[in-house]
Amino acid sequence: MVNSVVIVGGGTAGWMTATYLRATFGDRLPVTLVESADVPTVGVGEATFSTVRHFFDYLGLAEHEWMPSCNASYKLAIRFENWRGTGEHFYHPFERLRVADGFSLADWWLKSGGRDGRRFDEACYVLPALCEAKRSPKHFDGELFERSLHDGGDRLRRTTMSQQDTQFPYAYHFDAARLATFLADFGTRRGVRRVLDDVVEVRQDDRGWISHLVTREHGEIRGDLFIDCTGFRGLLLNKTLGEDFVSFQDVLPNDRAVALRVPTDVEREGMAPYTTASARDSGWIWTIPLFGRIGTGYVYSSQFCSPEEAEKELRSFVGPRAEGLEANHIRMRIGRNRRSWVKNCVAVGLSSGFVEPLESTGIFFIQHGIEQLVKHFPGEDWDPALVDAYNDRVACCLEGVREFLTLHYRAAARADTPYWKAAKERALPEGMAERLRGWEARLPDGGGVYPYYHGFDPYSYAVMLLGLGHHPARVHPALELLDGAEAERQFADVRRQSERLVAELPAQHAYLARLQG
Ligand SMILES: Cc1cc2nc3c(=O)[nH]c(=O)nc-3n(C[C@H](O)[C@H](O)[C@H](O)COP(=O)(O)OP(=O)(O)OC[C@H]3O[C@@H](n4cnc5c(N)ncnc54)[C@H](O)[C@@H]3O)c2cc1C
Ligand SMILES: N[C@@H](Cc1c[nH]c2cc(Cl)ccc12)C(=O)O
Repeated sequence: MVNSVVIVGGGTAGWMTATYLRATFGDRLPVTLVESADVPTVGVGEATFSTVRHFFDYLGLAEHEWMPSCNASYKLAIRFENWRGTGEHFYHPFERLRVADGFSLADWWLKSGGRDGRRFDEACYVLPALCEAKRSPKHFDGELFERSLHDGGDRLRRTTMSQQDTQFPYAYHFDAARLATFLADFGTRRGVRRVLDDVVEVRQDDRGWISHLVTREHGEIRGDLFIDCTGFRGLLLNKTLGEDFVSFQDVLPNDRAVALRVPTDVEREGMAPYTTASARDSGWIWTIPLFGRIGTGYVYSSQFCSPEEAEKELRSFVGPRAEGLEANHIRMRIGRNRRSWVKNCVAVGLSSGFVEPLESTGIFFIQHGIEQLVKHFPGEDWDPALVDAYNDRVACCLEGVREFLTLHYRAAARADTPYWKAAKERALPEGMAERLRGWEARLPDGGGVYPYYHGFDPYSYAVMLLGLGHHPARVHPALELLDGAEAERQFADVRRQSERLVAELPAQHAYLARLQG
């Protein structure tokens, strides 16, 4: 039996893991978390997947209980700016494509040759209109904008992400440091033992398994299962157990970021309910609106841009408000461990693997890692079949996302700087070239994408192909033989629904101001 768990690291990964394990096993499994008062957390990681609500749901937390403390806001989409050409944008929304006569509205949009100049995302989806109008996805009474999309609300269900088969229409932005503080408080009140100290040594037994940690002031800490949440350092898995790290840098070259925290006046400026990813000469800039400030950062490749140039670029993007703000420069380790679980040590979070934050997957990987850990939880014999299955799932999840992100650069019509030119010539992950050829003939729908669970549905691929300008050159032949009346009805429905919702829903800042109380 695993009788105790010891987590090293008190960032988002450490505290999400500690609280999730307590919520799952309660007092039957003691959890200790050791975090350093001196080694800082990475300090970023503010945009999420819609499925993160299963995590809060699992902990029994409703939005009003955690969102105000974390300055959280809603995210209905990612807005991509300038990836196709200067001044162009489109949204990747948390909304599946509607279907008419067996074909998605995106196929029908291609057939119509662009529907009188309406972008595909405006024509096929409701959420882009709510984004442009800066609307909240909920009415003041807390009711979700579309009842039919509401899959159970705040009722506790304890489903995991990979078991969800609907698309929930929004995710969250939050302040990462505040979330860690909130979860630390929540966790310690529910029995997580918190040790504020530095781990100075990790000791192994004769088999090479971790026996205990040595801390600066609290002596030895023993446990059965050790979770490495030490961030890019990988103190337990890489430094102690020597597990190899497989770099993704050959296909995803962005290896640095510089971030700023910009105060805002939400009442005067309003709040966009989306993350923005703006393409720049050697990378892209994120803009994440929180309640009271904006988190922003330039993600770039050190092959093409120096940290000084990147900071200058970011400051000029932000404008006068950037003056006097301190920049946080970050080196990113892009890739995954060959295995995230070795012997009695499991790495979760940045210590397990990471790809650049373009589709906000960092916290998703954490949640996936801990959900799968519970599903593969070891017994007395530490069955290698469970460990192998866990490692396969984690590896496939990261590799699927690697492919989805590679698509962003390969499909982007932009090729005007050395950085964007090189993106068109770089190697592709195995199997992707063939899939890409398939998408040149027809948009992905039920299948045709990376085949293992990695969080993204085929519709996300279709959105990126259309938005970035890499869609099939000809209309699907079957559509020439179909009556388009049903598709017309659906396009009209999207338009009517968008107009009605923009008129009915409150502004996001007004909704959140009430939630703040
Ligand atoms: C530029 C950038 C942008 C990102 N944006 C997003 C985003 O928008 N959305 C998203 O989902 N994810 C994002 N991420 C990922 C996200 O930041 C991380 O997944 C998340 O913060 C988890 O970090 P962590 O807890 O693994 O590591 P860290 O935050 O680095 O925490 C490491 C912890 O280990 C402790 N520690 C280290 N060594 C020791 C020691 N010897 N003894 C004791 N304690 C120790 C530290 O004190 C700290 O508490 C982004 C990442 C980067 C780099
Ligand atoms: N199924 C995941 C992934 C996802 C689906 N659509 C989007 C849109 C954006 Cl902007 C990010 C992520 C996603 C989820 O529901 O979050």
